[in-house]
Amino acid sequence: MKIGVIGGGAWGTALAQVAARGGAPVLLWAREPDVVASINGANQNAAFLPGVALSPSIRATGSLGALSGCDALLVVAPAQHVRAVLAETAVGATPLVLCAKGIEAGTKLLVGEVAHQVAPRAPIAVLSGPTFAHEVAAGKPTAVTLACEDEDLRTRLAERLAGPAFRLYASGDVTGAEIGGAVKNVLAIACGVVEGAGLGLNARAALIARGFAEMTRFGLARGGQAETLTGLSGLGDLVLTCSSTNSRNFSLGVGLGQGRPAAELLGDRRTVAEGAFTAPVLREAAADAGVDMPVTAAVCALLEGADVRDVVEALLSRPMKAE
Ligand SMILES: NC(=O)c1ccc[n+]([C@@H]2O[C@H](COP(=O)([O-])OP(=O)(O)OC[C@H]3O[C@@H](n4cnc5c(N)ncnc54)[C@H](O)[C@@H]3O)[C@@H](O)[C@H]2O)c1
Ligand SMILES: O=P(O)(O)OC[C@H](O)CO
Repeated sequence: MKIGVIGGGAWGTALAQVAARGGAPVLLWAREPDVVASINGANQNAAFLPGVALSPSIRATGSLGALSGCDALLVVAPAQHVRAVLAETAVGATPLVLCAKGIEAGTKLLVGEVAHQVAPRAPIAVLSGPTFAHEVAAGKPTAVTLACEDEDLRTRLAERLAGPAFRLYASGDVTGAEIGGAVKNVLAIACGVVEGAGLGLNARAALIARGFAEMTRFGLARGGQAETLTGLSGLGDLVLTCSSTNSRNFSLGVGLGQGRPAAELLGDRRTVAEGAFTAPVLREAAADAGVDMPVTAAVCALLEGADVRDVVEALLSRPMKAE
């Protein structure tokens, strides 16, 4: 199974390295010419995954058309750009493994729903879980959810992608796997705010637990399964991303908690903090589904410029309720 990767950011590059184990050929599409040149010329991605010696069997291209000979495509462009890149790719019936974590602004669609609109004949799988790209690229032990309704395809993908330090757990719940990854990014911003504002570890633990309650309410309302939400792609990723400044979303929250404006924190960054884009559309999608998501609403308010103290006070002064 020849693997193509759409997206030459940190995660696309780390996944290309996973797929290139044993010298298997991998073709990676990157948007930036300097990334293509760096991978093909020096076997590294100096812009997005510096310091990692990439397998020489990874070749990069700036042409989405060049991916047409691949047997499966890992889709690792940021969620807001998946529609555009897939529209330019001759996907046909090639299986798509979705690795981006987010909800599309405007349509309120999960990435898998977007992919289905653009490439209706392509079978869909989702690969998601607690995965800092640099750790995966370094071969550190990592476990993820691989969700796909087609059991045969799931098995073939798992056999192709799994490795001694990259463990895949099978699921048939594509929606649940997607929702965990999308929602945890928003909650990670909230946990970063707690850190940046010096609110303490009790508050962070409370946010993780109450945030997980939000994720579960929303996930169940959208048709996800509880066991997926408590698994690697939900709770597992939430715990990782809510506890480390290695997370871009958590780091964004730290800045917000320190009182820095969102525009300044998001301006001219080359890397993506998906939660900033997912938060407002998640708030809308939650309202549509009649789901209460106060932590998400608080993150939205902070991104829109509200004062940290006001937002925290509003969260804490909500009426008491049953857990
Ligand atoms: N980095 C990680 O550790 C990690 C782990 C798991 C999942 N993810 C997810 O993978 C996805 C990609 O993140 P990343 O960390 O690889 O990216 P990154 O932050 O390293 O790099 C940004 C990426 O965005 C791309 N990009 C910017 N504008 C674009 C446009 N208009 N069209 C297409 N692409 C554009 C860039 O080419 C680059 O590949 C995100 O959804 C992220 O949540 C990341
Ligand atoms: O750096 P973040 O916050 O985008 O998190 C990266 C991964 O999603 C962690 O699983």
